[in-house]
Amino acid sequence: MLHVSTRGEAPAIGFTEALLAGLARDGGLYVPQSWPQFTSETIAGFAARSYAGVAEQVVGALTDGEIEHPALAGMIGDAYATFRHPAVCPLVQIDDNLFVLELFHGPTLAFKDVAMQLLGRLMDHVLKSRGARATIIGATSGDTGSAAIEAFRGLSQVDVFILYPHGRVSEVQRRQMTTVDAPNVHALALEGTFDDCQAILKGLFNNHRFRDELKLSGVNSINWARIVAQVVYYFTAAVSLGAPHRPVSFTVPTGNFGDILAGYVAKRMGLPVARLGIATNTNDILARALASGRYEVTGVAPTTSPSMDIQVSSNFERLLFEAYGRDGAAVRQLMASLAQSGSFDIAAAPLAAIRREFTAGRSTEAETAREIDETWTRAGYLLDPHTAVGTAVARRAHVEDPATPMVVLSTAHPAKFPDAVEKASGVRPPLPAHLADLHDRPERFTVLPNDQRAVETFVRTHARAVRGAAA
Ligand SMILES: Cc1ncc(COP(=O)(O)O)c(C=O)c1O
Ligand SMILES: N[C@@H](CCOP(=O)(O)O)C(=O)O
Repeated sequence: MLHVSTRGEAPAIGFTEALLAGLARDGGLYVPQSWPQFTSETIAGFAARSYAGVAEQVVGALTDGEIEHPALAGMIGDAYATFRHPAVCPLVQIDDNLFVLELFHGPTLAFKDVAMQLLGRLMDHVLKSRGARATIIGATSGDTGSAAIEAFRGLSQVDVFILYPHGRVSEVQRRQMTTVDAPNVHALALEGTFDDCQAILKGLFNNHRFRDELKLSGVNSINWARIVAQVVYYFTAAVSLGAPHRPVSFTVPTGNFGDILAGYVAKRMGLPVARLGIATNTNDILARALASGRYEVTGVAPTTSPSMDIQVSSNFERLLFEAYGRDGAAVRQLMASLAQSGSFDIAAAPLAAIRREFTAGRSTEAETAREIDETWTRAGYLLDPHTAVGTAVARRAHVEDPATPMVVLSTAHPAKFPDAVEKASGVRPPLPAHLADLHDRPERFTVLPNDQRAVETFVRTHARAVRGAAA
């Protein structure tokens, strides 16, 4: 199966090439040329399978045999053996027909591990089979970075450079990135916002000379393989609530739009999804865009759900590509307008198409804190602030269709954000045992100005791929 760029100008490539490329050379994002389909019988059969078993089928369909089966099954098995829960991504009921899908049982306590544990193994496998090296660059608002560092640390084929916004991630998130003592890992604190980190990341990929010289690869959700791995848990959750015999709704705490896009992909593959709800914090560009049709970047406000403090939501481009009937020229125009003026207008027909598939809502800081407190008081369940944004928005939507099970993706463990959780609920969640000494570990990071050149210089100086050495 070939993968095409959302901007229509890069050559179509297979899964393995898309995995290594990250961003397409025309600046766009890869998507498969067509969506693989599962019948109702196949989906019903998932009920009898383990998480890894379902992953083998879903990832197998989306990679179309490019990674040979025994190797893929082995990598999937190893990836999910790192999770602390036997179900990998368990469902917990917190109210009538309202569930949270706990995606935080991996090594770094956020949903990013679900994809990153597999992505690290896939990349290592492909690079080793080619005798190649790569320089991985990631931009993070806190969770992608720690998950990537955990997945790639110590690997001989890669160097990892993670850009995070200086002073805008939680202390636990920062320490998860800065206390890893591996020579191939570099935590870079950028003097800017997450959007600045992501803009520099894209700038590095769009500098083709630098990209080729350093053999750049990406681990953000601009990398199609990330989305592929995230599709799996929509199937496992829906099937355990009765799909395909009844539809299930999802609400997703959203920033870069990768996690919810995976739900849309599951739906396109045949999963009966009633509603896909986008939940944002006060950085609500997506909720505003769905309401008005105008996608307009404003300043980013720091919140208690910092991983969602995002305005330029990279995977929304993939949805626009679908909504515009896969017209790469139209997407190029929208993205040019975004780059020039910080905004674009979605035309009437694509906007209607988006509204048919998605709803959107926002949760203010006060609403999020109240949601944490009330869910703790009523259900004895401690939400992290990102998940609380999701459940606050989901409760409003659920009232309109209470008979359909509503699943909120729980994207992080509350212990990643202990200050916000304690302030809201009076309860300070402890870190799990494997991270209990996190606050005693020495930190190592480099502060860099918000300047692409400065990042290029740092990466060129520290990447082993450029020197051809494995030292
Ligand atoms: C804890 C948490 N929740 C939600 C999100 C938003 O997910 P996405 O960027 O895929 O929309 C993120 C960041 O990606 C996150 O780290
Ligand atoms: N919230 C994310 C932002 C990057 O998202 P990604 O899914 O595109 O990697 C983070 O925690 O870094």
